[in-house]
Amino acid sequence: MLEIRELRKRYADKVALDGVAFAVRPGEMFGFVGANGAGKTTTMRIVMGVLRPDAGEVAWQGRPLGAADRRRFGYMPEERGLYQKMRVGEQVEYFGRLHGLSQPKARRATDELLERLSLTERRADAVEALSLGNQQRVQLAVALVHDPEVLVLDEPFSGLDPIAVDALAGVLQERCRGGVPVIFSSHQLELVERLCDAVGIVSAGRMVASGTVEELRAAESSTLRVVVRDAQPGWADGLPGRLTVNGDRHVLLVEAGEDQEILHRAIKAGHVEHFGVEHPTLTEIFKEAVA
Ligand SMILES: Nc1ncnc2c1ncn2[C@@H]1O[C@H](COP(=O)(O)OP(=O)(O)OP(=O)(O)O)[C@@H](O)[C@H]1O
Repeated sequence: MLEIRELRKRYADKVALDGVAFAVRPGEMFGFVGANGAGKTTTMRIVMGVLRPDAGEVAWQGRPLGAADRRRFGYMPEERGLYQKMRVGEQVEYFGRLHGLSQPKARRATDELLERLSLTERRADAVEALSLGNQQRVQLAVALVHDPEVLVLDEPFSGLDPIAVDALAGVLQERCRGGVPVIFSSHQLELVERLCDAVGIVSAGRMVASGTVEELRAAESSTLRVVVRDAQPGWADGLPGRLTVNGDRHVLLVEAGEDQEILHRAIKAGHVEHFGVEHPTLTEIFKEAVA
């Protein structure tokens, strides 16, 4: 398990982290979300040893994380870090060698990853000749080439087209299923909701929520949405919630709870087109948490 324990960090008099803490289990995909400047990159840099915290620590398998552990981690930094003039294949292999792979192993892992990320045909091209999305795929290959024990990815999906998002998501899910804890930051909350087992929301350097999407939802109230066509006027008088009339459709939104009474009234009033509980999306949970 990767544990981020009460991290604190200041840049001069600016408090960037004020007690950030969460844990990522083996085989768990953890989405790290927060507004611009909330502290995600700072946290990930501390995990990877690029920055030192003022207080707190990061532990892996119950022990404080050291340089040797970090060499077995895969990292996609926010500032990216590819050699622009180097060819794609050579570059991925080179990073594999840096992480201690033998030449044949680095070659094999590079071949597999380039194939998986649809980059085989670009193998001999210099990185600078690739589109940004393809450069990002190379960056992911570099993060994965040594078969890392843990993956730490700073906004790996930003700027990718939907096909590339799916390709990258598939590779990450595979690693995750193999027992690797994966942590990634993103502003694409629908994607985080779709992919992640757990989510942490950071706001101004503090964790304001963390847990599975289901747990975060359970802390919020759900909304019952009732749509009645050709309803008699006044049918919802005295009921809680908010009624809007849209042509011949009456739409009642109410905090879920007294559902049966409302259902009876709706059936008596007209033709019930829709009656269902709507759970808050991660975007709604996020807005509420950072408000
Ligand atoms: N090198 C630095 N010097 C001074 N302040 C910094 C530095 N790096 C980050 N900060 C500040 O620390 C806070 C946290 O920044 P950080 O980059 O960790 O946020 P983030 O959540 O990754 O943001 P984004 O979503 O915009 O990438 C911000 O207020 C930022 O301005």
